[in-house]
Amino acid sequence: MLISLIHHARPGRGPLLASVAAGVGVSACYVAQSLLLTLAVARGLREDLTGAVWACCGALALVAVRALLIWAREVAAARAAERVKTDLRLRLYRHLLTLGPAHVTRQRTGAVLTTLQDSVEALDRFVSIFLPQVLVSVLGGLGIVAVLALIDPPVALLVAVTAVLAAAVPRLLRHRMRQMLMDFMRGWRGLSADYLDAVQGPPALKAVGADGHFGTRLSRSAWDFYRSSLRFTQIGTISAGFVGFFAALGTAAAVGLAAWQYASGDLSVTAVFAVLLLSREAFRPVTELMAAFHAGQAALPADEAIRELLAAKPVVPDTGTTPPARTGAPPRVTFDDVTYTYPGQGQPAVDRVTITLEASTTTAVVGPSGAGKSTLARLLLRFADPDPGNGRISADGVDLRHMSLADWHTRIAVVSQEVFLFHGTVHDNIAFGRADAGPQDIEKAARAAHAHDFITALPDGYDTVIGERGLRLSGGQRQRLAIARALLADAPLLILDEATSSVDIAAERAVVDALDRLREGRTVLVIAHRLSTVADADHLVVLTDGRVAEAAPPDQLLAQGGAYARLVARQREGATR
Ligand SMILES: Nc1ncnc2c1ncn2[C@@H]1O[C@H](COP(=O)(O)OP(=O)(O)OP(=O)(O)O)[C@@H](O)[C@H]1O
Repeated sequence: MLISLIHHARPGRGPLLASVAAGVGVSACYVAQSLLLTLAVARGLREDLTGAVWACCGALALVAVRALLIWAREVAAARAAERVKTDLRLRLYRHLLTLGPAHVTRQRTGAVLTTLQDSVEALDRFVSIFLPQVLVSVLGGLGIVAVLALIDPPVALLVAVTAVLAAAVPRLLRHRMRQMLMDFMRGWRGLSADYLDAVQGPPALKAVGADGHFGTRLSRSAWDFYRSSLRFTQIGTISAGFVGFFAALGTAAAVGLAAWQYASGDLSVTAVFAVLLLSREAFRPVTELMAAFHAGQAALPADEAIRELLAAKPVVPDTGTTPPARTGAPPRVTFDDVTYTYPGQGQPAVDRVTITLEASTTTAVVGPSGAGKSTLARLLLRFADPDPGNGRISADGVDLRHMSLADWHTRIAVVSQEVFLFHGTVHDNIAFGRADAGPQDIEKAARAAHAHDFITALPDGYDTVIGERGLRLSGGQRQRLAIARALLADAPLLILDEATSSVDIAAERAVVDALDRLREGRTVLVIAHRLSTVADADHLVVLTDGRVAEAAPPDQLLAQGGAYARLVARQREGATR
């Protein structure tokens, strides 16, 4: 685990070495200061006042040098930590992208966020405090003992043994500490995830009267977290107490031994004074290491979470290299005998489905809730692949698995009624995914999506900040921005996912017009959760229990009086009741 942590720290090794060098310099200053003060005492005893004053001035000058070195050590350590965190965040983010949305769906979003934020932050203290401190403590400790050995070898031996004993205490308690830290971090991740659910869910929870129950659950996880953090703090205090005890015991024993040697005439008074100052300094590396030890321990569960995330395998392998058959042109997409089962589910969500989305036509998929409509869209987006050996999806004859994900995704745009707007300007939200688009391209897309007029009426027009923490837009306005975004992306294949809740939005003339314009000249798959919007589709597929019940143009299906006709009749009945 430590090796993996040191591996994470590699991008910061330059500034880390600088920080260690400065840290060793700080320790050297302490030793030199003690020696200069001893010299001052020796000169004073010989009534050499000038010599004593010079030695004191030297000790004072060292205080200034030490302050400079501490500053350099902190700056270098912070720089190292920043480099390490930036590198790690980038690696984690890139890896999350390759894992795709399926990973985040399986994990709790709050827990993934905690790994990205808190676990990476925990490495900050490991890199900036613990790692340099280990080297500084070992080098500094050895240096001080070596100087002590020149003055009084028995005292040096005594100090070395007690310092090693003091340093061993945290190591003896480390398994217990690690276990408590794991509990602490697990509790923290759970609490973060619960809070995220609580923040994102209140209206839905209130609607079913579940907010009270949720509040109890939240307070229970907060209480669990409090207890685990208390246990961790307690064990930290116990171990710090033991280190402090050994340090005090070591210093007292060293001074006692030196005093005894003085009494028996084996040591001068100046040497006793040097022992007094240096033996105290000899325990500084241990106590500093102890303080840093906590920072190092906190990184262990963080490292585990990071490694877990980095080790997660993508749900779909991105190994295809075949280029799309015809870039730019609307593709002909076929689902050939496709079966897909969600992990851990017994029944397939989509069962031996064969459908063709003819180029430049609109195919709508309808069916009762849970029939597998959204799953078809997910398979088309390659958020998942058909069960092995159970069918294939191809575009113009090329199996989607043979193309790279990036190639395939640039050919698809999705417009769903749950529009994702991030915190940023209207301009940036439309340009999302097309970084090279200029203001004219963006305005053209917005005009075609009937969004230009409402955008120019906003306080700062295209520069108005919207999305999370920004200006709130109506459902229809958000929808038109999504359409502008899709128009700008100009992908030849379009997935329209119509959520049940947005009847009013779909009824907005401007949205209907904009959608019609978007559909022109593209291959379109409409996931229709309602039937009212599918009458103008070229082709209609009725899914029930993951299977194709019937497929034909809508008029033909209505005339046949089959599953589709029954669905329409049922919906009409529902509307008149
Ligand atoms: N992430 C998932 N893990 C496990 N099972 C899932 C998952 N998502 C959907 N399912 C199951 O797969 C089946 C098909 O779901 P799907 O969302 O495709 O239906 P749908 O027709 O789009 O429904 P709706 O109209 O209600 O959105 C359902 O039985 C559903 O419970």
